[in-house]
Amino acid sequence: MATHRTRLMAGNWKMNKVPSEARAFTRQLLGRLEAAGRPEGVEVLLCPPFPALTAVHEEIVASGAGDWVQLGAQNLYFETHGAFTGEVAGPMLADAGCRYVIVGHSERRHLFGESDETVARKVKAAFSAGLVPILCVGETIDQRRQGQTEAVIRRQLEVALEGLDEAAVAGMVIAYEPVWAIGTGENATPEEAHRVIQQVIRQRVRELTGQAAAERVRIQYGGSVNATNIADFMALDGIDGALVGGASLKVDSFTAIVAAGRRKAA
Ligand SMILES: O=C[C@H](O)COP(=O)(O)O
Repeated sequence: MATHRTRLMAGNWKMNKVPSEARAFTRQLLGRLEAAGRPEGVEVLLCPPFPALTAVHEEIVASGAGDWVQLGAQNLYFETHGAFTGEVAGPMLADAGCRYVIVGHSERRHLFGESDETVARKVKAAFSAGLVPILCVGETIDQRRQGQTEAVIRRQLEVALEGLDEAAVAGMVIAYEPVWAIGTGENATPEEAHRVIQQVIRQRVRELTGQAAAERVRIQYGGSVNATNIADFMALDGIDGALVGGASLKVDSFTAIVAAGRRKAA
């Protein structure tokens, strides 16, 4: 039986596009998406860098696609305000128009030293601000070679989901992003991504939070997704969208990726 989870096709722009570029890009992208029409069962998410959030939000609001194209941020701090120079709080993001926030991306974990515990605090901060966290999990190449993929992901989930109730977990998004597949051009095979998503991540959510949350939580794949390989991932019912880096920076490739997210009728 086909699932009814809305697929989330998300573009993580990382540290790319100044605000003026972001505005022009969003206008062009939204024009293309609107012309093509909303694919069945798909929601789109744009995650620009902080300085471009307002410009992208204004373009989304001005377009006719504001009901299915959302704004997200790439990170947040877990405190709400105060003397934390350089940090950005959840309520600031919500006020800027964000609905989602990426938490625990591997670049945050590995380049900026975010621990599982920090990620867990950020997940809770996102919920407190009314944002939907997109929790990123995934193994490094060394962990994969040592057969630790499952243990690493189980631990990341255990820490990040601790203390969250069923409704919270059901409403969040998890992104499976094998670190070795990010920005490398070497994607996980769709079958392997599907296996980890269904048998490791969804199973761990089931153990930690229960069957209802496991059925409802949306789990994306991320890592060298492009306009060519996206169809193979989306052919697998358990993969609820994609978290896309490089290929989300071009109108043509991201438009094709969004279209590929369409849920086929049961
Ligand atoms: O957040 C996105 C992921 O890190 C994937 O990036 P990529 O599509 O450039 O491999």
